[in-house]
Amino acid sequence: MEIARVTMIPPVFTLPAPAKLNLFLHITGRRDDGYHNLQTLFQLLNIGDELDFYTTANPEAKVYENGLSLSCSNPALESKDNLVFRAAQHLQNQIQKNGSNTQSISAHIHLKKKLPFGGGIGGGSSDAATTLLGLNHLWDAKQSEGELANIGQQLGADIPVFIRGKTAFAEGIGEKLTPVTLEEKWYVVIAPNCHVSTPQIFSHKDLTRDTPVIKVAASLERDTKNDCETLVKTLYPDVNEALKWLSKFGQSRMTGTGSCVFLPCVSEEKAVEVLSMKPSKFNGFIAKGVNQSPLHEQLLSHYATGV
Ligand SMILES: C[C@](O)(CO)[C@H](O)COP(=O)(O)OP(=O)(O)OC[C@H]1O[C@@H](n2ccc(N)nc2=O)[C@H](O)[C@@H]1O
Ligand SMILES: Nc1ncnc2c1ncn2[C@@H]1O[C@H](COP(=O)(O)OP(=O)(O)OP(=O)(O)O)[C@@H](O)[C@H]1O
Repeated sequence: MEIARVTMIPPVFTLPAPAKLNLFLHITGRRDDGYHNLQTLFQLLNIGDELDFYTTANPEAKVYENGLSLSCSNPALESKDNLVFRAAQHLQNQIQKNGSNTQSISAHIHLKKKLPFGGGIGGGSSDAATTLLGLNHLWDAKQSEGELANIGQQLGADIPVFIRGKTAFAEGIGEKLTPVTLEEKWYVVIAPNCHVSTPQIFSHKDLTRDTPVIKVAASLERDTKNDCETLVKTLYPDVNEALKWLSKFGQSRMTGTGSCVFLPCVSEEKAVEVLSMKPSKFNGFIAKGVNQSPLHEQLLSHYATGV
């Protein structure tokens, strides 16, 4: 009964969870806790997953606990490990700890998964950020962006940039953010048919970890690289092949720890043209780089209209 009731009711709102590219990724050292200090340029994209928010949890859902439930268009991701569910639990705990708003603290979230996962384009991290911002809005929890970014950081190094919602230069483990305004280019993104494990790459003995620290301004001007690329190409031949193919059209690079690779293009037409030549063995898409997250654009209009 409950399933029917929840699925028939329209969501209170639907929010995007945009993807990102790491335009470069320098690893500058390793911390005592095993995490790495890095410098990276996060480019937000205009496409991503989508999350539907409902005020009532669904106890019949495969993923349900303590007034929170999750469903997903990809059943493989319907688990309590999903970053959406974990982010919701963290926010719920935080609010209960603060002792505020103890009444309306239930929710069901439906995740419409569109991005490839294990692709270095931030899918899970962005879903978690959208969950935190969306539930903060749904529950009127009044947590600041800084508080939400702190909760997010406990779940993943890539989450704070999606909470802040601005294309940014990042340092630390990825949480120290300096927003930058970039030319909004189009990108061809190729997703090889493999998932790369981020912990595997960061713990590998052959990873380059000694790139000199640079200044934010220099990062926009000088030669940069992705320190994970050589290693990932060796371990994952599909990534090597995808990069080789895309590099025929211009300077191409891997994002994050892979597996996706990307090519900046001067126009949407050029990006469409390159994508149309893609061998069928790869998946791929085109996206526009944006300086402000589509999530934040939408939240601003929600607040403005009170919807
Ligand atoms: C490679 C990037 O995608 C670049 O944006 C991120 O640094 C990875 O961010 P993420 O997927 O949110 O990473 P987390 O879920 O926090 O960590 C996954 C694993 O990557 C390693 N990790 C991650 C980030 C970082 N700065 N140093 C690390 O060593 C850690 O071993 C950790 O166990
Ligand atoms: N909401 C989610 N979407 C995708 N994967 C998730 C999600 N929640 C948990 N995961 C798990 O996280 C793993 C990594 O997926 P994700 O898409 O976040 O990686 P990624 O693109 O490499 O991310 P990043 O660029 O942040 O390193 C998946 O294999 C999956 O098991």
